[in-house]
Amino acid sequence: EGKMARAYLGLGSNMGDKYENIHRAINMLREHGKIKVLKISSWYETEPVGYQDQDWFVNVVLQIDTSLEPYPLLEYCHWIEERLKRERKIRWGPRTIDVDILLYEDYVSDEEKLILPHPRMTERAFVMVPLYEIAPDLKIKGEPIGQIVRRLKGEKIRIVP
Ligand SMILES: Nc1nc2nc(S)n(CCO)c2c(=O)[nH]1
Repeated sequence: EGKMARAYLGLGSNMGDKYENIHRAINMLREHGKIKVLKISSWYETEPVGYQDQDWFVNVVLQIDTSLEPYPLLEYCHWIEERLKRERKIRWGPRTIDVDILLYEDYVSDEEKLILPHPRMTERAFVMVPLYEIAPDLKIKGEPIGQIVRRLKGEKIRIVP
C-alpha cells in the first residue's frame, strides 16, 4: 500500500439533478480502492461565479487520503465527470459535475494540466467556506484559511438545511 497523501476535492453541479450528480460522484470516489473519503462538507447552494446567467450550483468539498499520485487522481476525477455525462459546451457554462483537485498535500505546481493549489480557489466562497468547515486549521501557501474566508464575506452562498 503506497504512502497515503491528504488531498481536498471540490465538487459542483448546476445541471440536471444536482444533488444526485454530487451523490453519485461521491460514491465513485468512495468506490476507488486507493481513495479514502475522510470528511464531506455540508451541501451548499451557491451563486454562479464566472458565467452569470446559469443556474445556481450545489457545491461540496471532500477531505480524502489517497495513494494515487496527483495525475492519476486527476484522471479519475475526469473519468467521473465523463461518466456523469458532462456536457462541456461553454467553457464556463453549465456542467453536470465538476470534480476539482483543490489541494494535494502541500504541492505547488503550475503545469497547465494540473495547477496546485487550484488557481482560483482562494477567491471562491463556494470553495473556501466548505473547506473551512471541514479543515479549519488548514494553511494555503502559508495563510491561515480563516483569514482567507473572512476576506470573502458577501459572496452569496447558503447551506442547504
Ligand atoms: N458557485 C459556483 N460557481 C461556479 N463557476 C464555475 S466555472 N464553477 C465550476 C467549478 O469550477 C462553479 C461552481 O462550482 N460553483
